[in-house]
Amino acid sequence: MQAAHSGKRSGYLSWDDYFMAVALLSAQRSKDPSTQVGACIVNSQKRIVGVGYNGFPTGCSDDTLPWSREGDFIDTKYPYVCHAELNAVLNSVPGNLTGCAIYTALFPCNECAKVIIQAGIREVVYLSDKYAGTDSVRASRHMFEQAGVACRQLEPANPVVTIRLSENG
Ligand SMILES: O=c1ccn([C@H]2C[C@H](O)[C@@H](COP(=O)(O)O)O2)c(=O)[nH]1
Ligand SMILES: [Zn+2]
Repeated sequence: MQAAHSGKRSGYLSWDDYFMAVALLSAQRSKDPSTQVGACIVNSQKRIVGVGYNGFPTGCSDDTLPWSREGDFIDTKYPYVCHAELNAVLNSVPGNLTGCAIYTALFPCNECAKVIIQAGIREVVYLSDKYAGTDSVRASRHMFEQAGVACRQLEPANPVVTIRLSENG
């Protein structure tokens, strides 16, 4: 077979890397000092239909609610923060998420797993699995398995994606 010589640019992003990069770019909006998570929902036509990152609910101040991990539950971020996957579902364009894939920086917790399954999302593509082995992630995996939601860890073709916002510097 003849090699293609169309002059097409090489080094362009694969679909997987592109959607994960969108998730990671969204994560840059997170105010969480320890773990920034972004998520990007994609339909079967490869169209992005929702993005989100972890943050406090609308109207709840990033400057007054706590960002700490330790202490009394009420004084930590955990009761307040909306997870990236939940936000991506809630932010999605009105319609049907059935059959969509979600790209997420972190393997979803059990609460997000429920949201993903109930939304009809059929595939989870994740990068970090840093909470593997916790009860939360074990429960997620259990639910995904039962519900037939496919999970795969992305092996990026491009380990670094550079975005330059200024022509200078
Ligand atoms: O499925 C998930 C799980 C966690 N998050 C968010 C919630 C928190 O803001 C951080 C986790 O903070 P740690 O300090 O690492 O405990 O990640 C999420 O968005 N989605
Ligand atoms: Zn979660």
